Amino acid sequence: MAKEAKLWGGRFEEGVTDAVERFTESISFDKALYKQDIMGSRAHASMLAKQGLMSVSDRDSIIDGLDQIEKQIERGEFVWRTDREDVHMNIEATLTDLVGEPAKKLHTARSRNDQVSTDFRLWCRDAIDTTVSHIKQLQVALVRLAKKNIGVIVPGFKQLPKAEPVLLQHHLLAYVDQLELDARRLLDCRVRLNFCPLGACALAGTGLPIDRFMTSEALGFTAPMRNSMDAVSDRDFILELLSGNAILGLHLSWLGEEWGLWASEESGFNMEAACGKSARLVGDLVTLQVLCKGLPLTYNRDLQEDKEPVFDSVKTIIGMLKMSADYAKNITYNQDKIEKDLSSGHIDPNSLVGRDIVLEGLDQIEKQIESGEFAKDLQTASSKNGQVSTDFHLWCCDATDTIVSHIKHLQVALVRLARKNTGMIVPGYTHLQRAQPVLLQHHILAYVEQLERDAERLLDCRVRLNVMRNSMEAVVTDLAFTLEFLSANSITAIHLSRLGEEWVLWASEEFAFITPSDSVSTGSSIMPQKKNPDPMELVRGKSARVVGDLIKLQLAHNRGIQVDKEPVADSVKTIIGMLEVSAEFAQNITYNQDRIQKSLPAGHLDATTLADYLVHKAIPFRTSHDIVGRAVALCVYKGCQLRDLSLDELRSINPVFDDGVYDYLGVENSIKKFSSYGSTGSECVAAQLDFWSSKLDVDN
Ligand SMILES: N/C(=N\CCC[C@H](N)C(=O)O)N[C@@H](CC(=O)O)C(=O)O
Repeated sequence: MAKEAKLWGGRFEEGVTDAVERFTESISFDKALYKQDIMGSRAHASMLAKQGLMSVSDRDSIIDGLDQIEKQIERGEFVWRTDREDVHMNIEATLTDLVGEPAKKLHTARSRNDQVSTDFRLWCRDAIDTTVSHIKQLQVALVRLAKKNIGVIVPGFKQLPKAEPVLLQHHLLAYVDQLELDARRLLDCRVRLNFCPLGACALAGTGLPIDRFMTSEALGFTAPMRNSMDAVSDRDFILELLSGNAILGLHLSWLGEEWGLWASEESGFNMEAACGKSARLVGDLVTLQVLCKGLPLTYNRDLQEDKEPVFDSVKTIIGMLKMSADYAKNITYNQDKIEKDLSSGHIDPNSLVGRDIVLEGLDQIEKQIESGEFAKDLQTASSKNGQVSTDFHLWCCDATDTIVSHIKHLQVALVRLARKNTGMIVPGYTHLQRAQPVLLQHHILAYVEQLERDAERLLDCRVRLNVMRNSMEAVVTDLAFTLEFLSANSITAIHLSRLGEEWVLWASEEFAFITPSDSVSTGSSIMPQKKNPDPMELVRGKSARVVGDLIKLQLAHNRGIQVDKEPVADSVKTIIGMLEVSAEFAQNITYNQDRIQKSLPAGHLDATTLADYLVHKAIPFRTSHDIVGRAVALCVYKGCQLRDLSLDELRSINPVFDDGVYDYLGVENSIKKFSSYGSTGSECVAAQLDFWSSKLDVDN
């Protein structure tokens, strides 16, 4: 097949080499997102038409074309092309082949950066719903298994030696409770991920009059994301989903381990495979943690690597849940063998009060699981019984509160830093290349958003810490809690490592965008001139340690619970130190306005605004992109900026240009245009700043 021009045409003279094409493609795996991509495009086209950015007939052609593409894909007739790189460009380019000109308008006020994040959130939301429904099926299977085994007493094991007699029903219900908390963990992640990035565009938002609330609602999101830079950077939802799956996988591996040990000879199931697969889930989580650590804001191509670990994790966990439910439905407890066994090991079955009493209410529990009431009951049980007051639980509750208060302290320091720098424009980067101008305040507030999710995550985790209904579960829940707690710390640490990366970079002579004061800098023992941003390098470095603490605990899960204390204490101490020093840094850096100002002309930051100008002139976005690409190529040739091109030069590229174009050129003009919700224009940012100042009570 002949190579076609890439969608970014304009300023490029040659195509990529075959090796680069093979290495950078993602179509081989991200085609799994086709449904979500098409849903997003339908919603986007409908919104563009409602806002007058395309005609109703263009919208209808687009939606018709998308319907045809969806059918072709589902019939296996769609031709996926590696030279079209990914699912987004494959679908858009095929749509153009199918319906022509109208398709060129679909990418108006959208980039692949907000598109991929929207698609993947939709995919993960479905994945969570499917996983939770499989969790319920397993819970129901376990309750039914419990109902089949009235009065059976089994030895309760603590590590391996037998400890006390327990009703088998009690034993099985411990797993049902664990699974309930696993489901809640995933559902909390669902709440946090259900915000819509679409319309955040590449990073700065847009000046085109889009309605982000309309697309958000059409796609079933709670609201559009508040800060466009955060919208295209954020992958917390993936880290959280993978960590939820890893904890759930751990529980299933315990169940598998137990059934493997207790297995009857005639069983044809392979629960060992379920145990082994839990290691994959930990591996998938670690991949994402390594991927995200130290990434600068906003979109970086590294993020393309987030898909396969998530696909693997979700497929694995669903397989494990199904296998466990099948097992539960087909298992028989051999009462004779168990009774004989009870007579050894110095445990007295008669000491079990109520040996003949059936655990009441199993029918009710089954119904509650199916209706979702079970979780509420779990909540009530916790408040009725009071908090579980083991020392470690109380210590962890305190630690959570302390970390949350340090998060707030850093948020306040960042909001104050933003307030000190009203009106300052900085380059916004994607792929660490200059992309669009943004207000520094907007940029800083992206970190405040991340930290807010961090605090919420910790508080959700704290709620689970207080839930304990079943005594057998109580002794193992510590571990699930600590894993969740350390996962939450790891996500915060990854955020801080991103902030650290940025400040270290910006403090370098090459950037010189910030000057840290002496009070937060260190020197060199040999080079007298040096002033190093060590504290933030260490923040970046220590994030690895917080992730390491989590891994230690994940690996230690079979060795008894005692091993959790040291990694937890280390994680808490490290994260508090990181938060503290980041807040100090925020209070002791100066943004170098002159240096930043001088750097702004480089990189054609106003190019997207110019493309939007052409959209206002009714030129389809894809054509506008190409025209601006050619204007940029001319600037590169002449060594000038877009605003230095004369009207004649611009008209030589396309006659549509008029004098009004100069209102769109230059970073100051460009910034003023970014006025849609969540964008970097001054009114949008002022609204964000007011929101945070009042939420964090910054004036007091
Ligand atoms: N290359 C890029 N985004 C690719 C996102 C899709 C990618 N296949 C992925 O899965 O992450 N970003 C461009 C914007 C764009 O291509 O829309 C940029 O920021 O310069």
